[in-house]
Amino acid sequence: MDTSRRLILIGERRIYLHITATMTPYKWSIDHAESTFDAERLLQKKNYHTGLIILESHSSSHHQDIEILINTGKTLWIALVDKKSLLTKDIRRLIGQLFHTYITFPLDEEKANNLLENAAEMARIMPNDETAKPVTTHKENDYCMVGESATIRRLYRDIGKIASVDAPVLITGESGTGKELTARAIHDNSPRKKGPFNAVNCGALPSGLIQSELFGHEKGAFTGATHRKEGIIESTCKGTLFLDEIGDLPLDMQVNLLRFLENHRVLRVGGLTEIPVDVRVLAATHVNLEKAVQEGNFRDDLYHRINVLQINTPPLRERPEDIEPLATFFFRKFTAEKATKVRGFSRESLVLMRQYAWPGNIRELINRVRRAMVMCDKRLITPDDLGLERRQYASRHRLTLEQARDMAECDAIKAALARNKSKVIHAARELGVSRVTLYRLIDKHGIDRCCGTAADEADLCSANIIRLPSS
Ligand SMILES: Nc1ncnc2c1ncn2[C@@H]1O[C@H](COP(=O)(O)OP(=O)(O)OP(=O)(O)O)[C@@H](O)[C@H]1O
Repeated sequence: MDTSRRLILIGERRIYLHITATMTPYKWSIDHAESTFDAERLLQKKNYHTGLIILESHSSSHHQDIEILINTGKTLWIALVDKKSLLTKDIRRLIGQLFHTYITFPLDEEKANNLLENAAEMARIMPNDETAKPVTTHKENDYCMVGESATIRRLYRDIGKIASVDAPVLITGESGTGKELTARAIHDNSPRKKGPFNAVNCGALPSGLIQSELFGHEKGAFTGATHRKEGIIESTCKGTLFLDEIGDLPLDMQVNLLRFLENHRVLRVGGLTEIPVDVRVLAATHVNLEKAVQEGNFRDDLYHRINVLQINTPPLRERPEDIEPLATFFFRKFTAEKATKVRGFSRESLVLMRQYAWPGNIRELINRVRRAMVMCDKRLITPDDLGLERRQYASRHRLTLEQARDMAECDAIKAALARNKSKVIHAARELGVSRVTLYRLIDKHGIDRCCGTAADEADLCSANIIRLPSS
């Protein structure tokens, strides 16, 4: 059995001379590659426990080559960087996502040796996906609101204001935009935060039981009422009741709810006396309640009662700046639940996620990230893992002019790279831009330079728009 630790060194040979001179020869089998291109060939032939690679801060194309090179396999990578480079965002992102650890110049040989030993041992004991065991969920993350855009900061500000006022609130917004989470945030920041928070989906309550579910019943009130039961409103005393999809409440139940909102008393089914209950009501809807009022499906007086304060949860497509923080948040959350070797998202995935319209909003994003973490067999999640692809999408989906321009630019660059076998200098000449500009655009669109050579050029030229599979 081969007991030696296999190490690959990438970059100028002289930089490694001192480290390799101090390594125990029978413990280590070492290969050296001058460039990522040479390294690729070595990695195709052999598995290495550990790899050392020099990270330079100035070249985004170099970073992309590294990303592509080390995004697969079980090798644990150690980055060699100078201290100044550690201040750059791109280098920190690369190290965080792809590397086991890093060493700074000037090299401390003893430290480097220790890190290499440790990484090689870690690589040996790393679990395969089949043996990965779930670990505990972080409960406190369950109700955390994530987002940094100006739009979501406005929402935080409105929540803060609304939380301190004890009046009903109508929360509007598309499905999956965080209406229930907003209701929880209002409760958690209100003077009622020590009381219960109960959520009821009005559309999911069985019609024959709504009255008793909300208001409770006395023993013998109807067949099967073998004992007295408190309703949800009563059990929320001193807390907050969240009525989700209030537009689905039947008209007769709307009368009873209106009465409760006016006098803060409930009458149990079969009961004779009304019971005072101190509850704040928050309601949510994804349908247009004004229209429902006009069509006679929702009571005008109840609409005005619950619409004292209004708050809107914006769709994800209106705050693309939040997509990466949200995706990263859920990625970390799922990583904490289940061991995984996936380290993060590829640049192309992040670009595509920003361009995608997210009709199912944050719920859809959560599902796609969860699915991608299961499907991904590399270190970085690809658009394919997320079920997002650049293809004929424009014909079926509305695009802004800016999006359409972006797509066309991306298409042209990919096609030029494909025609020029990934040679940036030639592609730049053909496109009539400088090499620096082309590197910037490759970075902006998250284009994988190698895909130009691998993919079918006609396909690349056809249309580079995101396609959502029919799932
Ligand atoms: N800003 C946010 N940060 C983190 N997670 C969020 C955020 N907004 C929503 N979520 C998560 O997205 C999912 C959907 O949110 P929620 O159920 O609150 O949406 P909703 O608008 O009430 O949906 P529906 O109308 O379908 O009931 C939940 O898992 C929620 O925790």
